[in-house]
Amino acid sequence: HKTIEGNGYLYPQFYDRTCPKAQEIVKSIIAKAVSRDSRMAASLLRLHFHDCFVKGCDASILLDNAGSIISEKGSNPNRNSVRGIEVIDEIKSALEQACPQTVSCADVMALAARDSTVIAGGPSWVVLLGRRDARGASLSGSNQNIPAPNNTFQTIFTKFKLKGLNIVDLVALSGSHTIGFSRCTSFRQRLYNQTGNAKPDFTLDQSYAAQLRTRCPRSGGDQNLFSLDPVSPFKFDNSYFRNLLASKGLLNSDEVLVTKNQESLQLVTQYAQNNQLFFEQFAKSMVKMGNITPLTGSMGEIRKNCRKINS
Ligand code: HEM
Ligand SMILES: [Ca+2]
Repeated sequence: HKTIEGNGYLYPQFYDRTCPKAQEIVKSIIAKAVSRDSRMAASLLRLHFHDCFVKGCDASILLDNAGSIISEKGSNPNRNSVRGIEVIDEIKSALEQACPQTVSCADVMALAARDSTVIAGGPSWVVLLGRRDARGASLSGSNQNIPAPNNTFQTIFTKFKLKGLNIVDLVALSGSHTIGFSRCTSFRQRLYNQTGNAKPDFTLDQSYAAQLRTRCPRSGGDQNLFSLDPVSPFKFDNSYFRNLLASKGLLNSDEVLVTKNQESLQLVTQYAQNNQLFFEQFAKSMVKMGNITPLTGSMGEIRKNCRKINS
């Protein structure tokens, strides 16, 4: 058996000989974590996205401030928002017990994203493995590369294209918003001052908007939580796309998928009608996102503790 080293490719059997229990360990801890806190599936899925869009899927998001490292945890998309890092820590310490310094933190997040999707009722896929962990973080990359909820369609699409993802990936992966929550502060602008002239976003269903205003006032309540998919907030299904067609997308970045681009509207319509089509594309796009510039071979390292680089 020959190992492939440093050629940039990931493959599913990477830990088959060195840590055969790795996938089981990850799965069982995710199951426990989600039974304690059902939102955790969403939070772990998002963590992988916020890692991969910054320097690739290299666990840069997990590093704490230390020495010359400025943590990505303080970026606009992550601050007061990113969750699930303690679960990654718990998985990592179990893996260090079973097979010391073998399984990367970046691979743990890729497996966690898949297992979380499955546990929430979504599709499964084979996770490609062999990513290694970065020895640095990028706060500026985290601020610049991760799309913001008030970005235009064009800006969001450009940020995906810069990561090698296309419009099909953008729409399918946005379907992640079928689970999980958003803070009031991430969409308040739509309720009161969408265009800067003190007018709400009139493309948002007006009774839904009125309902949102009750717990997301003009000022205060910034951290109040709202389900991204009020129909089935913990179930991974295609109701997110049906909400969009009913003008009930929570974030502006959700709504632009149906109001700003014909191709993306067409994809939303297809996924709203065909859950299986959505599931199949979501799985493909997750594999593609998981392949964003991984460190392989002798690049980077296998961290002992996901929060800090090995000394
Ligand atoms: C297309 C551009 C995207 C934008 C602008 C965006 C923006 C956001 C925002 C603002 C929130 C709420 C954060 C908060 O208020 O604390 C959120 C939550 C979430 N996002 Fe996205 N997102 C995008 C794409 C994605 C993708 C590609 C994924 C996964 C592959 C994803 C997964 C999630 C999940 C699961 C949540 C809920 C997290 C939780 O409840 O802890 N999003 N997103
Ligand atoms: Ca990263």
